[in-house]
Amino acid sequence: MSTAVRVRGLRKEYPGHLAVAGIDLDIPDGEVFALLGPNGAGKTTTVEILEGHRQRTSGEAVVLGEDPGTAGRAWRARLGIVLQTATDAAELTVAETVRHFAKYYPNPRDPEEVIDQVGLTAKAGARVKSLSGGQRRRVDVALGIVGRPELLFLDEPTTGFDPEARRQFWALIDALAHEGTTILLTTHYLDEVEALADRLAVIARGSVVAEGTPATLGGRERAEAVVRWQDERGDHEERTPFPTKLVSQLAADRGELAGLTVTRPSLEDVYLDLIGEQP
Ligand SMILES: Nc1ncnc2c1ncn2[C@@H]1O[C@H](COP(=O)(O)OP(=O)(O)OP(=O)(O)O)[C@@H](O)[C@H]1O
Repeated sequence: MSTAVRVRGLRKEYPGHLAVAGIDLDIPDGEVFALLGPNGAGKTTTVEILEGHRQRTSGEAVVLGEDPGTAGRAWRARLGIVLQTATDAAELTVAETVRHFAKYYPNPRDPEEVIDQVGLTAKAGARVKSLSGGQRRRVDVALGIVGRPELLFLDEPTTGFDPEARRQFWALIDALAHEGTTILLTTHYLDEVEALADRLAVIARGSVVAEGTPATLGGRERAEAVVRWQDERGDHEERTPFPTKLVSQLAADRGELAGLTVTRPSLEDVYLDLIGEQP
């Protein structure tokens, strides 16, 4: 399998500020990869360098086989980009806007189908200007996917979405991933990462502080479990690295246990720990 994104020692210095402090990343073809980190961590800067929208100070970057700092129009047509800031709303309708963008690409998706996929069919005839913030964001997503990209960059794509729109968006990303689209996503929503990402990297102060799958980040799967149950004496809670053993002992001694739960740290617990450990 080839690598859609390969980054080594990536650095970006703004005057007086090191925004990206030497990042390594490998994203294989077809993977959904999430970048997570607090405000100002360097996610957008990193993504903009990979999109060819910003020059790096040093380091190596290869995106779909080319250096994003010098790659041309044919390369750009293979990318889909949903920026953090929304597209300027013109006088055009949703359908006109999506059809217009489709013409820039050699092998676009059907604009009507795309409008349907982002849940805007009922608004197809409305001017983009008249839409709500969340609906405009859906237009951004439509414009990001209409060119049938091999690699899709999504910078905080669901900010402003209502819960139903987020679920619909997740289903769309799943469908794109099934078709083989590689996706690089930045988000602040940990449930979004758990729902969508094959792997993620946590960035803090310009550096990758942890990388893994949502289930294993920061040794999450090996962390102590909390076993809770109830009996006639009240609620019980025990921490153990071996919950299976504890539960089978309890079951052998007492039979069925009321209110039994076994929990390990959530992705959010692990994430906050990683961020908190920053000097
Ligand atoms: N054009 C610029 N000139 C100077 N400093 C910048 C510029 N763009 C970003 N920065 C700084 O670089 C750092 C990283 O910013 P970046 O936008 O990459 O963070 P982020 O992780 O995407 O944050 P957020 O989650 O808030 O979007 C921040 O401290 C920011 O203030």
